[in-house]
Amino acid sequence: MASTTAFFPSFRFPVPSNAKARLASAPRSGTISCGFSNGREPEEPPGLKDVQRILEEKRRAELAARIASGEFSVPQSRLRSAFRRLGPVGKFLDEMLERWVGVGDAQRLKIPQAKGSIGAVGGQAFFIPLYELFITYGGIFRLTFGPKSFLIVSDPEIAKRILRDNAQDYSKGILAEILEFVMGKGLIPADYDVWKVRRKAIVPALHQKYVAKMIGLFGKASYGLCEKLDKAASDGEDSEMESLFSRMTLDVIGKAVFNYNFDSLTHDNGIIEAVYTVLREAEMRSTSLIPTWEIPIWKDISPRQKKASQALKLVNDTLDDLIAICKRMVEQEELQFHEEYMNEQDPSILHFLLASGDDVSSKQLRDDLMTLLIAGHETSAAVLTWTFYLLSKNPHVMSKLQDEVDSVLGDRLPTIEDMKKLKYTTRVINESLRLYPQPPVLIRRSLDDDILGGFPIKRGEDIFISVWNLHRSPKHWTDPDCFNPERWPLDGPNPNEINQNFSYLPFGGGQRKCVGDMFATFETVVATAMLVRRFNFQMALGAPPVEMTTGATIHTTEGLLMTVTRRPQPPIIPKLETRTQIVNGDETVTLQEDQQGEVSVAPL
Ligand code: HEM
Repeated sequence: MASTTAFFPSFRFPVPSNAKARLASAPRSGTISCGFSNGREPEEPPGLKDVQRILEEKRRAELAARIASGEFSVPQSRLRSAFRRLGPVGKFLDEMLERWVGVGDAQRLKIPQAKGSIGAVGGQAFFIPLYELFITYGGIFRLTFGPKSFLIVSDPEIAKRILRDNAQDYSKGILAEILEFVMGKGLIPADYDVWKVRRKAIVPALHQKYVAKMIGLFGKASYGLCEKLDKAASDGEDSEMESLFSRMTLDVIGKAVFNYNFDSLTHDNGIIEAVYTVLREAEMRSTSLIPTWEIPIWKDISPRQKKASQALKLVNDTLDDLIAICKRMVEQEELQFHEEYMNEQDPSILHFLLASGDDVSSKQLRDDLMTLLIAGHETSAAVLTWTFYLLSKNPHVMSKLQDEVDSVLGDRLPTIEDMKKLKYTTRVINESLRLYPQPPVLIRRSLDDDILGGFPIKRGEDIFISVWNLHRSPKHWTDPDCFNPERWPLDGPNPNEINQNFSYLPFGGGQRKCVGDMFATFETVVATAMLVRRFNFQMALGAPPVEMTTGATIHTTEGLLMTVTRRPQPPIIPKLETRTQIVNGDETVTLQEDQQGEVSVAPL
């Protein structure tokens, strides 16, 4: 494995420790509420904000003075200064010199530097100090600690250049090195040559008919969660929503990618534990300062390492078995392969890939499946976790959301047609993804020299594009920290990186953009709609404060403990007692039909 540098290192910076940014920087707790709250978290004392404002103003004034003093500028060469004094002729000579030696305006500037020393930040999510530094140093700055330096990018134009316009000159760098043990050459870490072939093979598998079919799967998985919550409500128990969302999305992605029913909402077994062990190991490696997993002897004696290796072996063996089973199914079936090919019994991505005759080694296929499993699991779980946190803090949004869901869905399971009608629900997800992007930073390494934001950068630079900063930049958003789904008009287009000009990157952008964006949007919309239709959600009394920590996605430090209560049922149109049990895979749901022929899920 190449580099041993942790990619989310801890660090301290020369900024006042509690100096929140001018426009209220991201708080350490996840509290994002704009005047509305269910009042279950202590407020800050009134004087504190003033102190922070004064400190912040002082810091900005000092910085302005340092910039004015030329601290961030490299002196021009004497020759070029002389040319500049010669008017138009000098300008011509200057340009000639520039072309000849390749020295542009850019190279006269030095990227602002933030120096830090490696040290613990007491559990603080690493992207929070990056926000403070962004407010101080701007859309691109160099963060140096010890021998290592990173470029931190928080500017939409620069992000656009790296992700889209000059994407071929950037690789996944440290991310690929750290994830290699689990994803191998899967789509996320893959270098350009492998990526190009695999992306072409995988993207067609997520065709419209497949995604429409998945809506049923999302509905059933969400229904499973409703059953769990209903039981907790009956028993008067609070529910830890983060782990429940994680289990629900694991069940979804297992079926969707390789037709495996983890059934983790109702069971705990070896394979589920193994998946979580592997995920945690990947996250630990991505946040660890010392890469103990690379030390030869330690690797063999450390109990954690041994456990991780065994877990990975179990997951890999299971994937190999699933690939073998699926191969046999494909050999026996008579379906002709075509663009929107889908096996109704097994609509999984694996089945599509094998039926397509994709000529790929089993190892590559396993890497792809593992990548899809990881990419599509924790991301969706994190989106749901933070959405429900935000909803609990913003009851006015919750009640508007519930009104929409009541009127569009009633008691039905959502269908693909409902996705267009659940407009406000979609805006809630869009806005949740703005405030809590998953992942909060995108990682790249330059493969060639380039100019970013007017600054020259060298080949081999490690770069963090802070989506967190982009999504909360006071330059681009009104009340950036405010949870306000109304900022996206219902009759407007779905916000994405193109129509927001790279200020909004919930699914990345350019050629490495997420392949599961539609899948994930529908999954989170369906789950949100089905849950708020049936329940109200409040932070539990005595719940631990909701603070952020990070691995690949933003987690809470101590879970999201909520009191979930049943909503009173709206008036029910008399039902014809036609009850049908439908079985899909291992899941059974009872449906009923009313006099208008509308099919709905039978009450829990
Ligand atoms: C709400 C949930 C999701 C979010 C927020 C999300 C976000 C992202 C982002 C930001 C990227 C770009 C990473 C980069 O440029 O470095 C990405 C890539 C990717 N995502 Fe997602 N994702 C989600 C769900 C899914 C799902 C459900 C799948 C699969 C079914 C998936 C599969 C992938 C893959 C394979 C890539 C790599 C694409 C490439 O490099 O060509 N994601 N995702």
